[in-house]
Amino acid sequence: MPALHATATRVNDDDYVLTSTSLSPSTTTSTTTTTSDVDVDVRRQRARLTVVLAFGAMTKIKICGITNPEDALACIEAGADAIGLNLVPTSKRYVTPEETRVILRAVAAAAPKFLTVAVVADLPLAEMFEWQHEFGCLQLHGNETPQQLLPLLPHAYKAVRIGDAQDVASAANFAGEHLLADAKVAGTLGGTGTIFDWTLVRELARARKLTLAGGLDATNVHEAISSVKPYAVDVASGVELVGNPRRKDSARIRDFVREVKRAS
Ligand SMILES: O=C(O)c1ccccc1N[C@@H]1O[C@H](COP(=O)(O)O)[C@@H](O)[C@H]1O
Repeated sequence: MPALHATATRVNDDDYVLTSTSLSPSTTTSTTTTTSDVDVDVRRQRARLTVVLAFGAMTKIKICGITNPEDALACIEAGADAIGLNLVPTSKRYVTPEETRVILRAVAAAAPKFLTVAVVADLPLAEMFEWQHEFGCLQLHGNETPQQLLPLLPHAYKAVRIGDAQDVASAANFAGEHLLADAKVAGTLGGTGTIFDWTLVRELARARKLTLAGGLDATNVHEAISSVKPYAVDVASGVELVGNPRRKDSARIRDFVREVKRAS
């Protein structure tokens, strides 16, 4: 029987579509296979594959702090689901509006439906609306209130800093389907490469589409996913070239993606 090689592509947050199939000769010799036999086999295998994909959705991957088109394309190539660009001026990973548009254009040309996220902190509402037109989604990583998030829904979510159970309780005040949980580190907004006590957000991950962030890398993401079972994982410093927060390491990105797949 011929083997079916299929490629499945995510078309939105939850759905997959079979985008290409090809047939290769079987290792067992079968000279009597007819075209209609092949068609039937292909249809059966496609049906099975669709079922597997529908029930085996993987933890989604967002790679954050992208500062240039090359790193953006490396993320897409490695199988990430989204990238984040940091529009917080105090960040080591800050990108100017001009740099931002160069990166967004490169992504749109390579993968028009790929999700891009703007990481912002304490911007006026009008500016957040402007960025929402250019990105797929906003990540509010400052000290925004639950009320400030409301007019931006559904294409925005709050990043909450988790240090204790009280922080988890406060997170519930933010509306919307999604939340991101990052480590709470005094005097910083995020991107610190610090992990937090994952057991604190296990319940939250049952109630919301939770993106787990904070100090993740290829060495700990498997354990993090097993512990929290989040909707998505997010990494900035854990896939960078050591000592250079403005460049990603494509080997570290690939290792990270492989470990997420192994855990999912
Ligand atoms: O990356 C930054 O410099 C940053 C600055 C201000 C707010 C958020 C920031 N990064 C976000 O922090 C988390 C975790 O990053 P890391 O993996 O621990 O380095 C991630 O969501 C980044 O988007």
